[in-house]
Amino acid sequence: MAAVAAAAGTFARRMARSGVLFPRSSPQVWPQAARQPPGLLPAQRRAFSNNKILVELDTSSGVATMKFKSPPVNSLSLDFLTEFCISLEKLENDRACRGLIITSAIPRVFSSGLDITEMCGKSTEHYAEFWRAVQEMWIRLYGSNLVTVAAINGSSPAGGCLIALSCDYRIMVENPKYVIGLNEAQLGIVAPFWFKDTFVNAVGHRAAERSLQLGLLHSVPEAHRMGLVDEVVPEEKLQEKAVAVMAQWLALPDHARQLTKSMMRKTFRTLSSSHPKTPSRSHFQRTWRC
Ligand SMILES: CCC/C=C/C(=O)SCCNC(=O)CCNC(=O)[C@H](O)C(C)(C)COP(=O)([O-])OP(=O)([O-])OC[C@H]1O[C@@H](n2cnc3c(N)ncnc32)[C@H](O)[C@@H]1OP(=O)([O-])[O-]
Repeated sequence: MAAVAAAAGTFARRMARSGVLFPRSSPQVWPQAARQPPGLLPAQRRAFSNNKILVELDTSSGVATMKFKSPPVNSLSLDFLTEFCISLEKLENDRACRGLIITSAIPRVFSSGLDITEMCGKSTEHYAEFWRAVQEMWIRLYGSNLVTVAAINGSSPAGGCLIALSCDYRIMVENPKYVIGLNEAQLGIVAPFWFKDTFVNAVGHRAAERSLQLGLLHSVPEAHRMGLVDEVVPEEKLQEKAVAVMAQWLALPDHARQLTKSMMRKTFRTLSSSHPKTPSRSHFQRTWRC
């Protein structure tokens, strides 16, 4: 847990540096319109936007939508990861929010995974900070109390796939050009064990072993067949489907669903207590030949 506290300290410093604005006019806790009798109030929307992520909360349904908007390919840079964690924490602390839909505002790409430029030609301290940010993103999302739905509207390799896998439900747009998977082995690197465990939890051991060893990026129908994504829809139906799935999950009492989720996601606790070592500078240099 000391490692988690250290990560929290680093996170606070990154937040301070990130320049993300918390509008003074916004209360810390948004109004609890979700508890109003349905139909009495018009739908209320609150939005906040950083440089790389846009968040909109519909306070009448309790559902937030997070859109990645970091061109060209929504790569997971340190700034992106920091904004992601800030946005998620803000929603977690908001009693009006019960569910989160994650999607992309960039055409054809959900997320290209970890930003390769963050792992090249930087200091050891930078690598450590970046790696902590990657772990923190996963710990927060995988362990989130919110219902999380990934609306995958583009390719989603490596770290992008991890984001989708960390959600409770994955819906992907049917498009022959889109791929998803943990392709680390193709890049000459090893997916960390918590990437692997999250993958195994979704698709089972045999499918994960083959896919990980070969570093496969799966087509959408293949990803659906193996259980990597739960549903496939045409692009124009994605939003509607995500909202419908969310409504189904939110129909349950929060406490029972949350406790069940936390019981199922034991790996989360394992990583929180063991906090695997940051890959060394030479590891990154060997991997990316920089
Ligand atoms: C350590 C262990 C765990 C590791 C986990 C990881 O996630 S490792 C990460 C594993 N990730 C992968 O293996 C994903 C590799 N990427 C892809 O497969 C494709 O880019 C795509 C399918 C995401 C989008 O295809 P598309 O045809 O729409 O786009 P495009 O291909 O033309 O690229 C446009 C621009 O984006 C740039 N750029 C791309 N990715 C990254 C990145 N991760 N970072 C930074 N930049 C990236 C690309 O260089 C190009 O820049 P340029 O030349 O314009 O200055």
